[in-house]
Order: sequence, then C-alpha cells, then structure tokens
Amino acid sequence: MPPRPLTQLTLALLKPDLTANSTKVNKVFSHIQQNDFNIVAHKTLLWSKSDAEAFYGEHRGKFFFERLCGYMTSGHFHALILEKPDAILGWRALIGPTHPPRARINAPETLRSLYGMTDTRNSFHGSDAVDTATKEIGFFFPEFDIEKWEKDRKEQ
Ligand SMILES: Nc1ncnc2c1ncn2[C@@H]1O[C@H](COP(=O)(O)OP(=O)(O)OP(=O)(O)O)[C@@H](O)[C@H]1O
Repeated sequence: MPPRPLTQLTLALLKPDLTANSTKVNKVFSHIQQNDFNIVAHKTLLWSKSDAEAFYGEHRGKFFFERLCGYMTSGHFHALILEKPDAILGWRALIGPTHPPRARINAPETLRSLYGMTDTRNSFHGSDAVDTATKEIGFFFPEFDIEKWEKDRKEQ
C-alpha cells in the first residue's frame, strides 16, 4: 500500500455574522466537505469580552481592536478542528485574503469573497502556522489531546 500522506490539523472559525445565517453556514459546510477536510471536532461558542480580548491579544492597541472584540462577542460562532494534508495552508487558501472587498477582486472564489462583509466582519479565521494551530486548538478545545490524536492516527 502506498504511504498515507502526512496529515495536519488546523483551527477554523466561522465567525458570528456567518453563524447567524444558517443558509450560509450550510453552504460553508458543503465547501468544507468538497475540499476534503475531515471535521475532527466542532463546537458552537458564545464569547465574553475577556475571551475575545484573550484570543486577539496580539491586536490590542490597533485601531480595529475594540471593533474586532465587539464583533466576536456579537453572537454564537463555530470553532472547528479540520484535518487533511496541508490543512493549515489549504484552509487559509480556501477562506482567502483577510479583507473581503479585496478578496472579491483578487480571489473571487474564496469564502471571504463569497460570504465576508467588511475588513473586520470577514466571517472566517484560520491558523497561520503549525505552532499557532496547536495553540489555538488548545485555546478552543482544551480537552483535545493533539499528541494522542497524532499517535492514534499513525497507528491506524
Ligand atoms: N485593517 C483591519 N481593519 C479592520 N479589521 C481588521 C483589520 N485587519 C484585521 N482585522 C480583523 O482582525 C482579525 C485578525 O487579524 P489578522 O491580521 O490576524 O488576520 P488574519 O490572520 O487574516 O485573520 P484571522 O486571524 O482571523 O484568520 C481579522 O480576521 C479581521 O477580523
């Protein structure tokens, strides 16, 4: 049997503006399936202001920080652990550029182009590297044991 390609985990968010629209959410889950991502874990959350400030702490002091935290506490949202080979790059490629208006010009097939609203209300998040994926998975899914999952996966 040929060796199975190395798989990878990433953390994806479907932010509150998208989550408020069940038709859009269903379409996004179809995109996730069509692009061969395996959903390893999934939860729906409602953040307090301090949750948002903790997750987006690196942006504290930027002009959009308060707006970002207000947006992320405005309603429920989905957090997902996605898996496939090159999941981190693959998910970021699927969601597209941070700013939806630019995505609509430069990357019209991406999810932020299709569903994003504004620079802040951009509907999606994706981890940008292996270490941030590990940290963000731990933030949203503290009960998920990545090392055990990877060990079990290798043994399958
Ligand atoms: N210039 C901006 N104006 C308004 N909001 C912004 C701006 N830049 C970033 N944001 C908001 O802050 C979030 C985090 O910014 P970051 O630079 O980490 O973008 P990203 O890595 O593309 O997005 P994410 O981390 O959510 O995947 C963005 O997703 C967006 O909601």
